[in-house]
Amino acid sequence: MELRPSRAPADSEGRAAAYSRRARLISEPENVVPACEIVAVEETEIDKKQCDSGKWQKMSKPHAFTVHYIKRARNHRWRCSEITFWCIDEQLCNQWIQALKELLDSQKSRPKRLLVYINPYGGKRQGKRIYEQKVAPLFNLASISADVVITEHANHAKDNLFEVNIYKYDGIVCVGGDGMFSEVMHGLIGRIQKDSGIDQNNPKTPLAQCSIRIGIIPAGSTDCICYATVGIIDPETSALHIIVGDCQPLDVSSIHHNNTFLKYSVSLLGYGFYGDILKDSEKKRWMGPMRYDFSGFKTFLSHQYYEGTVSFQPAKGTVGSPRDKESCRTGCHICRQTKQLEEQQKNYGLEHKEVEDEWKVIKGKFLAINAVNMSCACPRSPKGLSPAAHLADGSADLILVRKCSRFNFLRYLVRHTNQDDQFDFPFVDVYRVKRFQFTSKHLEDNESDIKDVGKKRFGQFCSDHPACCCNLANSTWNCDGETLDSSAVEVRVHCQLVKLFARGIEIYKDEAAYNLSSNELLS
Ligand SMILES: CCCCCCCCCCCCC/C=C/[C@@H](O)[C@H](COP(=O)(O)O)NC(C)=O
Ligand SMILES: Nc1ncnc2c1ncn2[C@@H]1O[C@H](COP(=O)(O)OP(=O)(O)O)[C@@H](O)[C@H]1O
Ligand SMILES: [Ca+2]
Repeated sequence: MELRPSRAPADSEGRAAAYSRRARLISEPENVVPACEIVAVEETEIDKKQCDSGKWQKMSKPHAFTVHYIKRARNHRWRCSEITFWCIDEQLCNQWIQALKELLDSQKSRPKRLLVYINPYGGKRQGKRIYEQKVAPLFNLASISADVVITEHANHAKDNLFEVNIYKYDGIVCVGGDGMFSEVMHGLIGRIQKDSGIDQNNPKTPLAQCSIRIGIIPAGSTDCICYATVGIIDPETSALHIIVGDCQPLDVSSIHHNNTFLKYSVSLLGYGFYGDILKDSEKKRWMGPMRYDFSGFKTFLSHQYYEGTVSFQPAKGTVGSPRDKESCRTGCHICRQTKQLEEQQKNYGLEHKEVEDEWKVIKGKFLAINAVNMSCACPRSPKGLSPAAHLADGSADLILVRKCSRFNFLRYLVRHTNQDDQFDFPFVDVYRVKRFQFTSKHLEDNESDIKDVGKKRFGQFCSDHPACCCNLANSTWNCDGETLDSSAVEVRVHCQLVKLFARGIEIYKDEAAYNLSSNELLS
C-alpha cells in the first residue's frame, strides 16, 4: 500500500487506506473519520529534513497530503486534528487530494461565505482576540470567506443587517454573549419579515422562517444559548460546528404589548428575580461576568416580590412535559415528533384551533416568572432553569415562583446546581405553553382606574408615599440578556423560526471517555 499515515503506531506497518466510496477515511486502525467530519484536505510540502528522517527515507521522492479532521475530546469539546499521508507516486497523491476535495464540495450544507459581527466589549472583552486567534485560522483552513464587522455601538449589528445584502451569505456569525446573539437574531428575523412583507406588530401573524443560519462564537458573560445548543462554551468547538455546516432549528418567542412588537426571545424571558439581576448588573458592566454574582446576591437579599396575573394556554400538541426528565439532545425525538404533529394539524387545517383552547389564569405574588424556550443550561447551572425544555418543540416552559421565604427561595436556587428536582416545591409551578400573557397589578389597577375616573390613582398614591405598605413595584424583563420595560406582555412561541450552526448536545455511549471516536456516538 502506498499511502502511509505519518503518525502510524510504531508496531503497525503503517497500513492505511482511504475508501472514498464509503465516504470514510480510515487513517489508523480503529480510527474512522466520516467525510462530514473532515475540515480540510491540503497538499503537504515536504522539506529535506523530514524526508531524510525516520522510515520515509526509503521513499525516493515522497509526496504527501494532510487531512484536517474533527477529534472529540472531553465534555463535548471538539478539536481540529490532522494526519498526513505519504506516497511515492505523485499522480496517486493528487488523485487522492482531488477525490477528497470533491467529497467535501459535495457537502452542500457547508457554508462558503459568512458575515461576522464581533462585539469587542462583550464578556471579558476578548471577542476580537478570540476571533482572530481561534476562529479565523479555522475558517481559512476550510476555505470559508468571511466579511467581518467589529461593532462600534449597541444595535450596530442589528441595523447593519437591514442594510447589507444578506442573501449572498450562507450564515451570520456573532462573536459575543447572549445579548449579542439576540441583537443579530433581531436583525435577521426583522429583515426577513420586512422582505416578506410581514408586519411584526401583529401578534397573530405567522412569521417567515429564516433559512440563513446563525453561528455563535461564545465571547460573552453567560453564553447560555451556546452552551445549551453545543454543550460547551468553547470558541474552537463552535467554529468547527459552523465549518461542517450543522443545523439546529430553534423556537423563538415573540413579545408584544397592545399590538406593538417589543422583542424576540430564545432562551430566558424572566420577570422579577432575573429581570432585577440584569437591570442591576447593567450598571456594573466594568466588573465583567462577575457582575452577575454580585447583582445576584444583592437581588436575592432584596427579596422583592411582584403582583400580577399570568394567563396561558397549555401546550397540547407537544409530546413531552416539563418534569419528564427527557432532556433535549442531538436528533431529539420529542422535537421531531412535535414538529410532525404540528404539520399534520396544519394539513387538517386545525392550526387556528388554539383560539378556542382554554386559558388558565393565575393571580398572585411572584418572586420570579420565567419563560424558557430551552433548558438555559450554562456553567452556573449545567442542567438549566428547565432541564427538560426543548430547543425546537414549539413550546416554552413557564415557571412561576410564588412568594416564599428567603430560605425557601435559596433552596429553590440551589437545586439548579444539584440533582434534585427544582420544581418539587409547593411554591413553584411549571407549565409547558405555546402562548401566555402577564399583566402587573400596577397596570391592572391603573387600567381599572381609567374606567373609574373619580378614584385616586393607586399607582401614583404609592409612588407618592414610598413608605406605603402596598407592594405595587414593577420589575423589568430579562429578555435573553437584554432589559425590556413593559408591565404587560403577550408572548407566543414560533416553532423553529431560526436555525443555528449547531446540532444540540451529543449523547456519548460513555460520557466519561476521553478520546471518543465518532463511531462511539449513539446517534
Ligand atoms: C446558590 C445559588 C445558586 C444560583 C444558581 C442559579 C442558576 C443560574 C441560572 C442562570 C440562568 C441563565 C439564563 C441566561 C441568561 C442570559 O441571557 C443573561 C445574559 O447573558 P450575557 O451577559 O448576554 O451573556 N444572563 C443572566 C445572568 O441574566
Ligand atoms: N461596540 C459595542 N459597544 C457597546 N455595546 C455593544 C457593542 N456591540 C454590541 N453591544 C451590545 O452589548 C450587549 C451585550 O453584549 P454581549 O456580547 O451579550 O456581552 P455580555 O455577555 O457581556 O453581556 C448587547 O446587547 C449588544 O447589543
Ligand atoms: Ca422549546
